Amino acid sequence: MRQRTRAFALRNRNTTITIDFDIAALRRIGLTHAIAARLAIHDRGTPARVAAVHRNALVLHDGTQEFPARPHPGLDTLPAVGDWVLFDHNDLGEAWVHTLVDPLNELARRDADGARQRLAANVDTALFVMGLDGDFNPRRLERYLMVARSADVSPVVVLTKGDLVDDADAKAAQLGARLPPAIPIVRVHAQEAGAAALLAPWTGAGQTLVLLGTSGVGKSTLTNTLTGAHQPTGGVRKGDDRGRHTTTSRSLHLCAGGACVIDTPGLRSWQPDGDEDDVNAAFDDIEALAADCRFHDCKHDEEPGCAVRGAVDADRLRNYHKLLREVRHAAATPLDRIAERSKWKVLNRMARARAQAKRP
Ligand SMILES: Nc1nc2c(ncn2[C@@H]2O[C@H](COP(=O)(O)OP(=O)(O)OP(=O)(O)O)[C@@H](O)[C@H]2O)c(=O)[nH]1
Ligand SMILES: [Zn+2]
Repeated sequence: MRQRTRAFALRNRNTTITIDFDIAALRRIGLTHAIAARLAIHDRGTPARVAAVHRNALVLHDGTQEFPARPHPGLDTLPAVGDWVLFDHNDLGEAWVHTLVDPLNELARRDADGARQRLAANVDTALFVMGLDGDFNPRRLERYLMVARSADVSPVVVLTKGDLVDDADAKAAQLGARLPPAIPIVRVHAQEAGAAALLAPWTGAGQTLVLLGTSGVGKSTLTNTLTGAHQPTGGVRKGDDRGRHTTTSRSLHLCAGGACVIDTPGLRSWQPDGDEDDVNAAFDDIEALAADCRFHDCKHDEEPGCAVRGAVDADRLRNYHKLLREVRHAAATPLDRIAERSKWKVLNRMARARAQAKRP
């Protein structure tokens, strides 16, 4: 067994409990005071951070190394990359995760059945990676920004592949004019070391970033650039680890700058996990302007005296309405929808029966 420093002791209901904490090591993988406080309410197990999630197995990082572990069947929520967990070894020496530490935040989406799927947890910054080539799609980006807003994660827009197209400047300018100025937009060449310098404000020690975007936009390339794949940085995944599961799982890597970066596989469908308030928050530029519309219930459509139409990018406004419709639809759970459908079936049947009874 490796030597560990028994560095953390806490007083909990008059008993001093000691969890095996190697603070310096855990700091390397993003331990903060807030997380330490949440770890400390538990009195059993060894803390680690989830570095990757495979179908039925986890890869944990204890600040020094990565190792496989299994989620205990008793866990009601499956850990996601970035989660902090507590594990114990069984008699066979296998690591079993028995406790999921309450996350500070989490990014999630809804799958086709409306079930919530956690993508990453305990994230400071989401890098939304979009190509300036055929991938360029401001509406999709606004959808991502809404997810970030609802999860309380600060967003950074990262535009790649500008070197491959002629209209990169025009597209970047268009996006800058469309999005609220508070959202940082960074243009990078994902393979070049300069990308790491441009993203340095968000990659300092103790920070956790997640890379999100469609397949092929350069997330893995950017991860390699940020982690300085060739530099020997402590717990960086070994060369032979990569490529086995990277396209089907989310995994945590250590940046040269000290941050943890979570690479995710390209997301094909992205049903945001949010409600009307989240949409309104993500489009707060529209909300702010709407205060000056003549009618308080202005739909910013054809109403006279509208302060939004003309001031906000027309497609952004359309996307805002589209996302509002979507979250209202999603708010009806599958059961609600079934109930709704059967209600209509009954009403239709009654209407048919009435029509038949009226026939001579
Ligand atoms: N010219 C150019 N090529 C890039 C840039 N970013 C990424 N690429 C290339 O695009 C291809 C796909 O990049 P990846 O990093 O694998 O994309 P990904 O987003 O991780 O894709 P998934 O893992 O499928 O989600 C690679 O061949 C990269 O070299 C860029 O800024 N400029
Ligand atoms: Zn209006």
